Amino acid sequence: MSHQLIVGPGALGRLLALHLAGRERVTLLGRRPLPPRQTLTTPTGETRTRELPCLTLDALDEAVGADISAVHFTTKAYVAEAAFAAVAPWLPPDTPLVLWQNGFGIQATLTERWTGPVLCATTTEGAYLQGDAGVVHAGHGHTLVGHLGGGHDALAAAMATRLAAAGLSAAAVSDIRVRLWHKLAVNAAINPLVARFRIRNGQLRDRPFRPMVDAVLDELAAVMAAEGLPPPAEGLAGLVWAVVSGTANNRASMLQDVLAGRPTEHEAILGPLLAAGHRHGLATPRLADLYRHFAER
Ligand SMILES: NC(=O)C1=CN([C@@H]2O[C@H](COP(=O)(O)OP(=O)(O)OC[C@H]3O[C@@H](n4cnc5c(N)ncnc54)[C@H](OP(=O)(O)O)[C@@H]3O)[C@@H](O)[C@H]2O)C=CC1
Ligand SMILES: CC(C)(CO)C(=O)C(=O)O
Repeated sequence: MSHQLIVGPGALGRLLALHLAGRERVTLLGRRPLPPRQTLTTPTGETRTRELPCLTLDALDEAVGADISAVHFTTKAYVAEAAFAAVAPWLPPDTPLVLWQNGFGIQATLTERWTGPVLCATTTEGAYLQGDAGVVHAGHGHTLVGHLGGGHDALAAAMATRLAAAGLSAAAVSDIRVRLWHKLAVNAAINPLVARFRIRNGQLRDRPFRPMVDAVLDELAAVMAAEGLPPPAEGLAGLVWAVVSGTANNRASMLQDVLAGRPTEHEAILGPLLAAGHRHGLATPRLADLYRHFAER
């Protein structure tokens, strides 16, 4: 039976674990102990409780590592590299990794650094924590998975099949880099503004916020074009406004982080855009201003 290790037992990690656990061995790995009885509340309000092994990083050794079929990293982007550094020494060098972070940074770093295959996943599933023993699946989404270099098709297809069999809609793609950038652009257009002004996503449609989104969209479109990234089928603005409407009542993840006094993922989301703008000699004053706001928090 395959054994999936999920590093980062937060909202997304527990959502994944509680779906996969019915079909295969799953272990959660975090930096502090969690109760083994974990409850998933589904989008329709039903609850499912399972016993899941929840290890802490100090329990890792070669014996644990040798038994693992794939490692999913579901930490926030800003700790993914540290989590990888703690886990990697105990893994056989060909162990597949799956990176679930938003943004674009850790994906390229670990694809280059890890000796085995690294898949990247981008998901529109929505989940939030309910204490240390529960997770709420707020809304169904879709997950895309693939290798940054476009290879490892069979591995990506098998991972998508495994997720879909566990009840999480998923597909393998050969252009995950483009897909990650599309999600990054959506996150960059919504998250920093709603977190800065402490508003729900839907309020971006109204004044004074709408022109701010339009100005950010202009910078995003210019950076993506300069990077040679094709726009999404509905156009970047079309996608962003559709997500704003579809999530109108949401408090976006960056706003939730701000309200809870946690660090934000601004580096992973805005950092690559600023770097790309700089590489191509493009002015990105709105993105730079938003970055500064969160960097100085
Ligand atoms: N939640 C969602 O619906 C979605 C999330 N994402 C992305 O997924 C990623 C994870 O998000 P989310 O699950 O919401 O975040 P959470 O903060 O809920 O979970 C992160 C988890 O990582 C743990 N952690 C922190 N440092 C380490 C470490 N060094 N080693 C192991 N575990 C560690 C945290 O533990 P502790 O409790 O001790 O801090 C926590 O359990 C983010 O990049 C996010 O943008 C993408 C789409 C949807
Ligand atoms: C798309 C968006 C902004 C929806 O809230 C999101 O992914 C987030 O909250 O991080």
